[in-house]
Amino acid sequence: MTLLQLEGVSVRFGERAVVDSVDLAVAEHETVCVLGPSGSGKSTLLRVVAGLQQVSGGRVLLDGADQAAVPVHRRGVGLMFQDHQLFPHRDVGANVSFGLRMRGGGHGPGRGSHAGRVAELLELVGLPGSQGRAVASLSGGEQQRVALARALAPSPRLLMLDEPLGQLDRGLRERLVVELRGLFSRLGTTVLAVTHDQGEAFALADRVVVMRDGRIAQAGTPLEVWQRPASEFVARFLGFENVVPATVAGSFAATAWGKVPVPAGSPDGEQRLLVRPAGVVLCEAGLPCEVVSRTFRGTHVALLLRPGSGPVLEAECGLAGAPAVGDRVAVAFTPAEVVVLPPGDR
Ligand SMILES: Nc1ncnc2c1ncn2[C@@H]1O[C@H](COP(=O)(O)OP(=O)(O)OP(=O)(O)O)[C@@H](O)[C@H]1O
Repeated sequence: MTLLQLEGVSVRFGERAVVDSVDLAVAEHETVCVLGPSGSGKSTLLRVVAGLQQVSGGRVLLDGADQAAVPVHRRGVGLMFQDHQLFPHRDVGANVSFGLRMRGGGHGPGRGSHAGRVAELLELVGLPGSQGRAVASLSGGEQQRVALARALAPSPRLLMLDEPLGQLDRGLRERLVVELRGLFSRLGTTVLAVTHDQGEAFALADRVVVMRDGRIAQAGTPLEVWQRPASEFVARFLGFENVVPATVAGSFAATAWGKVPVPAGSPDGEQRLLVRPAGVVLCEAGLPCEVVSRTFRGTHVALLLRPGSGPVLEAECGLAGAPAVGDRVAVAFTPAEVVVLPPGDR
């Protein structure tokens, strides 16, 4: 069932549409991550759903009810921002129970059951027994957990996260993302998150929405978006650099790298071609290249290759037998890793 529905939502500041006719539905128990470069309108979209930002057009529906006249504290949504805004002079317990008092309607439970619920929430976020600790004594990751406990405290029907792990170092972020995903699936929380970090979005989301200049450039499961970026913009945003103009005819495309096989059923004519690095394969006879750089990536080696013609190519190869910088190699292309992108949509 759909919990959140945006219908043609626009936000204009002066002449500029920062959010431009966005349609988006989030199902109950679903985690949707909105992803996009800085300034693409992600935070504004969240603020609209929370009721912190007026729309210039369109509607926001929660459980089918138009939220136009519903104030922030009656929407039943939880918010957690990048700078988690904990009260620095209160202890952990007081910060979390503040979240409980935020529960709409004024019929919150009394102090006794507050203490029980605070303990339960701290257990949930992996900080059991930390009620009495000073916020200032916590690490960044621990503070993030307290902020999460506070946001979860009123059992919001929709939890919204704005760059939830933005401040933390990569290792911690990767661990917390896995924890969050587990937590949300256990609790059945519906989540709308925004991030500019694609790794975070892909790890956390059931569905990702890529934004560009206030519009949705692509929406789909992480796998769909990763495998079939809908445009050159999305492909480059995901970090894919092997994109060239191409003339497709049948099962091959003519490119600056020579003939590249394309998936069956690709449209003929002038296109742009993405070759994922996994589809650039070292072989005996093929496009001659020089190895410009070689980076160890744990599971594979990432190579940057300068071909005799055309732009540099990113390739992946196994750890064993990876060529050295300066080596001359030859590459062929695997059609399964080639994506024909619509022309002209950068
Ligand atoms: N109150 C405002 N008045 C005028 N312009 C605004 C206002 N709020 C946001 N903007 C502009 O709207 C654009 C979108 O901002 P928004 O914060 O939604 O982007 P974002 O995708 O979340 O970016 P970031 O990843 O940097 O947070 C930006 O160019 C911003 O400067």
